[in-house]
Amino acid sequence: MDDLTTLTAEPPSPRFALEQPSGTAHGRDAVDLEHVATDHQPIDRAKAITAVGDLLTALGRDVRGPHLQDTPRRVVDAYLEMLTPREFTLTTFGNDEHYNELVLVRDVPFHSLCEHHLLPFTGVAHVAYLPGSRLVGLSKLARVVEHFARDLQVQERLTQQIADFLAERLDPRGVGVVLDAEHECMSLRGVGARGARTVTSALHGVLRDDARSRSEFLALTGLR
Ligand SMILES: Nc1nc2c(ncn2[C@@H]2O[C@H](COP(=O)(O)OP(=O)(O)OP(=O)(O)O)[C@@H](O)[C@H]2O)c(=O)[nH]1
Ligand SMILES: [Zn+2]
Repeated sequence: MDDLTTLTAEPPSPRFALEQPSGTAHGRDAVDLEHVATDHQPIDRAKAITAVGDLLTALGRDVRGPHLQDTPRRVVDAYLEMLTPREFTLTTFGNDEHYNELVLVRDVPFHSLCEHHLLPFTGVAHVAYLPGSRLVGLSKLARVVEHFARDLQVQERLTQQIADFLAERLDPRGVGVVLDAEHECMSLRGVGARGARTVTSALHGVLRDDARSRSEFLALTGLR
């Protein structure tokens, strides 16, 4: 493993652009940095603004009023903000002390947009891993959640993407992810089930295969 690496990705880049060695001498295999970028298709903001104006007109609204006239731009910029993942650096450290118990970051707030109605679903994520040779910076677990949440999503896929990413990038002995969320499409409209929570989980490695580890993880998330 490279001793110390730097950020290299420039758009358009693959979603997870691997770093290149910087040549910076660091002396030991202590810190590993990986630039995590996005690979979305090109965005036509002007076309999107026109389309939102057309939508409002088709819905019978007069878009010339003082409040509505700039609404198409606001809507597009709001969606772009909610749908554009923030790039970040995945920082890992050598697990020199051989810590081998669960690391769990609980109650990470997140919001995403449901792919069916473009309405928000919001809740908390519980993200855990059993370290192998690397430890990850704790904030990076929350950044991974946010990264995948800033997309049109279904909760099941979002849960799996977070777990798969961590399993692949950290080479841990296990990964566990639980999302607990309320879908506005189920509460603001439709069935009107205000307060109903949807809980999803994705497990890898020991947390999936070993009953005791799985129970410990689920108990710490409040699920068992
Ligand atoms: N599995 C899954 N379903 C979701 C998610 N977000 C929204 N849905 C559901 O997607 C379904 C879409 O069903 P449709 O019958 O096409 O939509 P609809 O007519 O608006 O349905 P109602 O919400 O029941 O009024 C609904 O049951 C939503 O509750 C999600 O993250 N995962
Ligand atoms: Zn929905």
